[in-house]
Order: sequence, then structure tokens, then C-alpha cells
Amino acid sequence: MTEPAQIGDMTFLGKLSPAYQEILTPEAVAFLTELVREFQPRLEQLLAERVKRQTAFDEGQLPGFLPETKEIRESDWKVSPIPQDLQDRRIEITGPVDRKMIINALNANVKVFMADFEDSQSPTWEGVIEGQINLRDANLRTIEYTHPTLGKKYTLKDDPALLIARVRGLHLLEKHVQHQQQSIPASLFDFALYFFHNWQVRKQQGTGVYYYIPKLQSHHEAAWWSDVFKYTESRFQLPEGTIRVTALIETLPAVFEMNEILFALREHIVGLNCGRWDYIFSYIKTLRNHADRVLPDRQKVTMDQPFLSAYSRLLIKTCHRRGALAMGGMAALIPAKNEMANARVLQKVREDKDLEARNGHDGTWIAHPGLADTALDVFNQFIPEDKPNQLHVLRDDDPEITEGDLLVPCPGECSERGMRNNIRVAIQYIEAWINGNGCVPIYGLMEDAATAEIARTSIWQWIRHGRKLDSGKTVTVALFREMLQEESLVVRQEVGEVHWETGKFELAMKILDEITTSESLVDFLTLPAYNHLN
Ligand SMILES: CC(=O)SCCNC(=O)CCNC(=O)[C@H](O)C(C)(C)COP(=O)(O)OP(=O)(O)OC[C@H]1O[C@@H](n2cnc3c(N)ncnc32)[C@H](O)[C@@H]1OP(=O)(O)O
Ligand SMILES: O=CC(=O)O
Ligand SMILES: [Mg+2]
Repeated sequence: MTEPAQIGDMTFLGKLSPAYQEILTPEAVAFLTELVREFQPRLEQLLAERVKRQTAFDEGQLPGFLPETKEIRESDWKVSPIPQDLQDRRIEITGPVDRKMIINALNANVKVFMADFEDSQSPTWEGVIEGQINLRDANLRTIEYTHPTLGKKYTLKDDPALLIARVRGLHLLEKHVQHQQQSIPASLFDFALYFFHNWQVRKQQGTGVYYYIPKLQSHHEAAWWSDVFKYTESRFQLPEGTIRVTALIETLPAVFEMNEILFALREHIVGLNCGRWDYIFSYIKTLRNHADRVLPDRQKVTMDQPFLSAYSRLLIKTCHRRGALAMGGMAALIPAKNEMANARVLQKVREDKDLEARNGHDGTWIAHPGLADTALDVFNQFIPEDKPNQLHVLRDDDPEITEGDLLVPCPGECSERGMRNNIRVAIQYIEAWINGNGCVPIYGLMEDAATAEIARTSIWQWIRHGRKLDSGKTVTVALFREMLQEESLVVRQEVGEVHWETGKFELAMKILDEITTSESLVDFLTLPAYNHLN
């Protein structure tokens, strides 16, 4: 156990090595403390609003466009002009803030690297502080890494990709840091430290400080972020717009407030992103009590399903009308080692990216450098090399996208195979996460916090509504528990006895059991899992 340490008004419960103290300087901590004092109380109110709103959905209401903000949706306005270096984002690679991955990502054949403190990062104390060290070194361009056993050296190429940092969601706390005996918001922790240590060097490089913000549920939350940005710029006497942000639209309530979110953040926002995996998770979570909107096997829930197609097309239409970029999402496929299997992966990625580019997205995400050339090839067919984006695609002639289009039930079967697959994925993902690894390849797919949420909430929802599987069995707690035992044996065989014995699989199964059989749906699996993280 590390002894608590005091820096200014903050108490630190995680270790403070000399390298960590370069990040947690008294000045950086003073800035973080100001933000916490100024913004944590309002954040708590916003989180309470989420609960109130969910109660209404649970009682039968459906999310929809807000009558009180009609004027914002219907009037003409645009977001601030997009800075030059953010205009061409046709391919963005994403990945956790691991040192080697950061170098590989910045060297990949992409325009942008989204450095992730969120879905793909398990927030151990070491992970989040070393992530800040790594990003500082990346911005300084001094970042290097030598593999401890292979001796392979990693350095940055001359023209690395543009770096955008994604901070943790508003619901998460950073338990290793306390202000007045209370854990502080993880979002402010990530935001403040990244800003403090990087604005100067980025200014010298002629650029701004760029962020992705995740999991917004309302335009009030966007307004909160806007005030955080304005406070920060004024505190450091920087021009408005030094901070630039792309917001993920990855919750069902937020899709009805895209205009309002852009408007609330109009001085700082440059685009919205279709975070499809959290969006699917949010569709399940928001409509948890709606028996007519239960989702089928997750393999069936693809971007060509009408409700997801409407989401992508409305996001593009809304963004382009307002002068903002409309980023696509993640295909979740990763290269296979076998050549034939890899050809199939690349073909699927090509099809997924083709749909996005054809819809009018300005760029897309990839999970692995091995997919960069394929995704780039597709987007280059829609965006010639001398053009930065597809902002000219206004989709004005499209039929109106209605509330009904965004909420339309998704057809498809709930299969026993799908349920068993969800169980095996969830066990393995939770086990990796509580061991400090937030993104893992499982059965040829990239699994992160968002995709794992779909796996576990699907089962919860199938239990809740007594779904019948293709095998004729009805999904109940007892059936889930029987399958959990059976599938754990499969996982045990797949990962091998040594990994099973040295890993935390039993604990992962216990967490999965708790969050799947609970009467009310646990908001995020990372909340109970965080209690088990160092
Ligand atoms: C829903 C969402 O939020 S999506 C966004 C969040 N998710 C992500 O960012 C996913 C990021 N991707 C990853 O973490 C990884 O690709 C994984 C875990 C899925 C697979 O990783 P690995 O098993 O290491 O893949 P693999 O062995 O094929 O890697 C080959 C090389 O590519 C590198 N690599 C793989 N993915 C990435 C990446 N996203 N960024 C940079 N480098 C990468 C590896 O570090 C490795 O480098 P090396 O040869 O120098 O050792
Ligand atoms: O963050 C992205 C997502 O798909 O979720
Ligand atoms: Mg997400």
C-alpha cells in the first residue's frame, strides 16, 4: 500500500515516483484543483439528470427531439471554422496510451491518432499517469521505446500523425486522487493534465490542444465541457479556440441533440463521430424496459441496419449543415495471421468503410495499422487527394430522418450460439480489464469497453424480457448461470491452464454474474470492475 501524499489541496493515493511527479507538479495540481472546485458540483447535477431521464424511459417514454430547443435546430448558424490541420481526417487510428502503441500509431499511414484514456484503456494508476508521460513525450517528439526482451527500438518518424487525446467519460471517478475526501472526476483529471503539459509545445508547433469527448448524453453536458474549455483558455490567457474538440455521438439520447451539442460547443467543436459500439450499447441500456426493442445477436447489428443507417446519415447531415466534420466509426476487425482469413477481414473492412464514405462521412477509425491502407484506399475514392473532406455533401434531398427511424426495432434472431459467445467474450474482456488491459483481440475482433458492454447488456436484456433462443430455450438467470459454468470451461481450455490459474478469471466470472443477474441494469461494467483495479 502506498502512503497517501498531499500536493496542495489534493490527496494522492497512488504511487508518486519522480517520473510521476513530473506530471503531478504543484502547478499542474493547482490547475486541476481549480477545475474540480469550479466544475465538479455541476457535473454531479448533470449525472443526477441522467438518472431522472432514464427513469422516464424506464416508465415507457421514448427519447426524441426536444421541443424546447426547436429554434436551435431550425435556425441558421455554423460552428467556428475548422483549423487547417484538422480538416483532413480521412483515416484515424485509435489505441490506448501505451508507449509502444503510441509510437506505432503516430507512425502509421493515417492522418490522426486518437490516444485513448477511455474505451481501450483500463485506468490503473500506472496506466493513466504513464499515459500522460507518454503523450507529453509524443508531443515533444522525444518519445522512444525499446522492447525489454526483443530489444527492438521504436522512434517517431519525421511527419507523425496528428494527436488527439480522448479523455474518460463523465461518469467515471479517479479514485487515486481526492479533493476534500472525495474522488475527483476522471474526465477533469485527464483533461487538465493533458492540457497543462502540452499546450505550450503544441503552440510552438503552430497547433492547438485537441480532444475527443466521449459518451455525452445531452447538450447540457456539452455546455459543461464548453465552460471547462473557456475557463481553461482564459486561465492561460490563450485565444478562444485553442482547444478543439470532436464529440462522440454514442448514446441514444444524444443522437436527438446533435444540433444542440454542436451549438453548445460552437467555439470549440470541429466534428461529431459515430461511436457505433457505445451507441448500440446505449440503445440497449436506454430502452432496457422496452420489450419491443430488444436487440438480436450482436453480429446482426451492423451499420446497414435501418436504425444505425439513420444515425450515420443524420449525423452527417447535421454536421455538414453546421460546417463540422462527420467522422465514421470503428469496424472492430483486426488483421488475421492467416493470409486467406486476412483477405476476408480486409474485404469486410473495405465494405464497412465504403458504406461510411458513400454516406458522406469525412473520415473513419481503424483499430490496427494493418487496416490503414485498405481504409485509405476506400476514402481516397470519395475524397480526392487534393480535397480534405466531404463537407460539401449536404444530403439535402434525403427524406427527413424521423424519431421513428432512429428508434426502429432491429430484426434478427437471439441465438444460443450468440449468447454463449457473449459470455465467453465478456469473461475474457473483464479479466483483461481488471488486469490493466483495456483492449484485447478475442476471436479475431477488437474487444474494448464498448463492445464488451454490448455482450453483457444483451444477456441482461434477454433475461429481463424472457427471450426465446433459436434452440427453443428461454433465457433466464438459471440458464445464464448454467451457460456461464459451461463456457468458462471452454475459455479455460482456450487460454490454457497456466493463464487461467495465474489470471483473474474466477473474479471476472463473479463480476459478470453480478452485473448480468442484477434486478436493475448496472450503468457501466467499468464501475464495479474499477473496485478491483489497482
Ligand atoms: C469502441 C471504441 O472505442 S474503438 C476505439 C478503442 N479501441 C481501440 O483503440 C483499439 C486499438 N487496438 C488495439 O488495442 C490492438 O490492435 C488490439 C489489442 C486489438 C490487437 O493488438 P495486438 O494483439 O498487439 O495486435 P498485433 O499483434 O497484430 O500487432 C502487431 C503490431 O501492430 C501494433 N498495433 C496493433 N494495434 C495498434 C494500434 N491500434 N495502434 C498502434 N499500433 C498498433 C502492435 O503494437 C504491434 O506492434 P509491433 O509489431 O511493433 O510489436
Ligand atoms: O468509442 C467508440 C465506440 O464505438 O464506442
Ligand atoms: Mg465509445
